[in-house]
Amino acid sequence: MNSQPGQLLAPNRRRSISDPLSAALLPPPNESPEERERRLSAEAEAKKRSDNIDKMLREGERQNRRKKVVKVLLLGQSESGKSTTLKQFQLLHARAAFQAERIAWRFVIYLNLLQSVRRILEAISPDADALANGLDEIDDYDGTDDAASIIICAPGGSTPSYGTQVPNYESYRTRLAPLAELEARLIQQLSDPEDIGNLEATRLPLSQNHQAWPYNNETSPTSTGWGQPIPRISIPSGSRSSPASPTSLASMSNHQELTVPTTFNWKKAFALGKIQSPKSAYSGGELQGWWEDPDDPVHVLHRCSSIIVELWRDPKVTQKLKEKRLRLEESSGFYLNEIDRITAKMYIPTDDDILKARLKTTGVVEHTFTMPKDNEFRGVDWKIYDVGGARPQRNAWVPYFDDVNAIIFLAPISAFDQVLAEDSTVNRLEDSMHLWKHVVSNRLLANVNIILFLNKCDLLRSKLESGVRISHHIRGYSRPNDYDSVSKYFYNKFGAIHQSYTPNRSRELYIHLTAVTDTRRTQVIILNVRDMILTANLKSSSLM
Ligand SMILES: Nc1nc2c(ncn2[C@@H]2O[C@H](COP(=O)(O)OP(=O)(O)OP(=O)(O)O)[C@@H](O)[C@H]2O)c(=O)[nH]1
Ligand SMILES: [Mg+2]
Repeated sequence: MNSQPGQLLAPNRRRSISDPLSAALLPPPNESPEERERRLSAEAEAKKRSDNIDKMLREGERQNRRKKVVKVLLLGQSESGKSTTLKQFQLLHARAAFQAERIAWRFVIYLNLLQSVRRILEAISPDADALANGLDEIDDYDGTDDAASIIICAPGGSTPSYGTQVPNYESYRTRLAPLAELEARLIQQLSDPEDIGNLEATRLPLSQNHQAWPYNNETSPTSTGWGQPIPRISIPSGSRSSPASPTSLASMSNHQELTVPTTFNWKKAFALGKIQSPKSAYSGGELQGWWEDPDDPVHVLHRCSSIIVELWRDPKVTQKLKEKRLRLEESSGFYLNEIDRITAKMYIPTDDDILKARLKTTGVVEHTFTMPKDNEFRGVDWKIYDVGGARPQRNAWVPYFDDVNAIIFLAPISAFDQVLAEDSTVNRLEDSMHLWKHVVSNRLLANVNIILFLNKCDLLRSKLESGVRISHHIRGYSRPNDYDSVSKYFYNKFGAIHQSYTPNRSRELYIHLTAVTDTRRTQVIILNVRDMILTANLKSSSLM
């Protein structure tokens, strides 16, 4: 062994014989004095960097320990407006992230629009009428327990008359055929490509009753790329009022709404506004925008837009939808009033469009917002959990009850004449009241702040103004049929349930009449609610 300056490390070198890492770090055997100088200086520099990193990590840990976290759970039945409320929080506290996701929402909006067109075609189909005439009306539910007892179904019990025929039905169906392929394609693209073999949420069976879209052998694939039937989706049945049309009930039972698994980051995947089409020559970067990509969905929509407008404005179609009590304006029908804008080639969704876009949540999604530096609650992390509200999803809520600080419960009070998508024998308002009762009586939540949003007040108002009588749906309701009286009635009803069932009589309940798609009003409410929750929770945990 040569005698080199590096031999100063001889004791280590001896130890290194049995230590491969030390052996690897030993200086080269023939190290010159200059090389040694450079090595020692590099080692000193590396040590300094490593010490700095250690210091930063220790500081980070200290800060984390100091960090105040307030946890809020959004609860309520499916379509009550939980995810929309979360979007309002994002608009307030994470504007940049909201902006970054803007283009990705284009695909959901297109899909919502296609759902609306599909529902119209289904409603005006002569086959649907034939089927309806062969079925008994499902109209005899009479609630028996507490919350349910106020709900009754529409009086009468006679089968609604679906007299209007739409002579242009076949013509619409044929001319709108390209939308069928587009719908299947969009569903595929919104499904997790990593999860193709296990598509729980997006496995959408083909309707067996009738096909609104005119698939034919030439133009329409019969299976998706991975050998499943082409998935079909439907507008949420929330847009359908009770007494439900037997036709829609029958066909709805074979439809499911599109959901995207929480594991799939579709917003990131679509952030550039491109679809991931294998056929597309557009691989990003070369073109100015998606509108130059011939495979982008906008082109099919753009070509069909005038036919969609014609369909939506056809008086016979309007009459038919009315007869069938299909209120598309309560869900994605919103986009039908804006066809030219939505199907424009360079369409970029507005905040309002995104707030109205519907994508069902599965599982529980956590979002963290940090309070701005100029706020008195700076440094507080605000964790919001958005849950799936459909019945099969509700078991996932309970584990979050343990350490939650506040609950925002949403009850869509416009839904007094609607039924659940997952169980067409259950009135939506009745379901909301049951859920509310369970939440307010839960002992795990006895000390949790509860805020109630009586939501969809805009829809309640327009429904009442269009002549829907609340006394036809709620037994014993004898007040005027105007918005103020009805909303006050619900306000008192939900408040009384809390009073009767809460395990903590001193808990204050905060009730707001909301329309969470209305940004201006909702943000004022959210700011109030946010500060109230933060004050209450930080005080009680002596963190202020
Ligand atoms: N007009 C109107 N539409 C609303 C309101 N709140 C929510 N919506 C719409 O109702 C639909 C359903 O809202 P979501 O926020 O997705 O419902 P959710 O509670 O998250 O439903 P799940 O994810 O299935 O549990 C969306 O299209 C919303 O834009 C409201 O106050 N007024
Ligand atoms: Mg949701």
